[in-house]
Amino acid sequence: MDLNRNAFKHAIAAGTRQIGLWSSLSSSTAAEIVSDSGFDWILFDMEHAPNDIAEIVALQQAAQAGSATPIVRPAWNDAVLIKRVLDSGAQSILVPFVQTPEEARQAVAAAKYPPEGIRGAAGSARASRYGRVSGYLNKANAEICVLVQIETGEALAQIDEIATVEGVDGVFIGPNDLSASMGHLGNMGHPEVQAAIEHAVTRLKAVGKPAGILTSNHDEARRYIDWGYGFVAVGSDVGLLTKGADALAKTFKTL
Ligand SMILES: O=C(O)C(=O)C[C@H](O)[C@@H](O)CO
Repeated sequence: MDLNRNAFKHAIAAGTRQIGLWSSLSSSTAAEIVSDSGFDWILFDMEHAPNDIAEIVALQQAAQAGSATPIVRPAWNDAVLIKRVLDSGAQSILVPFVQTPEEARQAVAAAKYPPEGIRGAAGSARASRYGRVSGYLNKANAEICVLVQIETGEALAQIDEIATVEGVDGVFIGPNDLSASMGHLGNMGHPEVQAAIEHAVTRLKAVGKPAGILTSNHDEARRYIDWGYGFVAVGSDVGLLTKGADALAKTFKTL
């Protein structure tokens, strides 16, 4: 059996825009539904959603037939968590709260087998189709995609150094936490935050590293794409459900 090609990794490296959906519902059925919507990627979140490894396995199984490449965000930049996420079959990870080049190096090391990293070798995890992918241990590193998340002003000040760490495939800006760290909690549209988000992508373009971001505001999403963000989550499964359900209830409750 062959190793899966990581379509997302190769697409961002080639500069092909990737439109994604953020998934926090922790529902395999919802994941199955939205993974067929035509998105390029779907982010399964372990940081702010009630997902542990068993849920992450089920979510990826549900999304397997769809068009969207799963990306998993472990709850923290932790080698054990990252190993478990990769063993679950994820080939792309978004590592939160990377503050320094050293932390970026730790994230990359956790995601790669030796000699490039320190990932522990499992003989028959889901990642290797339970041992059926021939030569998995020697091939896996090439298809792993490490995205690091910058979400504070301190990290932004070192964005060039973080982005150019060997093995970092892309940098994702976390607008919520970035705005909080800049003294504008919950106000991602604040001009200072927007300027920081624009500055970030300018720097990432300068060093040749793909940039990602998340927003459910369509105007913001278009602006971020215009600025050069290459992988953009344009909404979330929670947002789609709450907005749709609220609008439907309102339509009939006001009759
Ligand atoms: O800082 C951010 O923005 C993020 O990290 C995304 C958030 O965690 C959140 O919007 C996900 O529901």
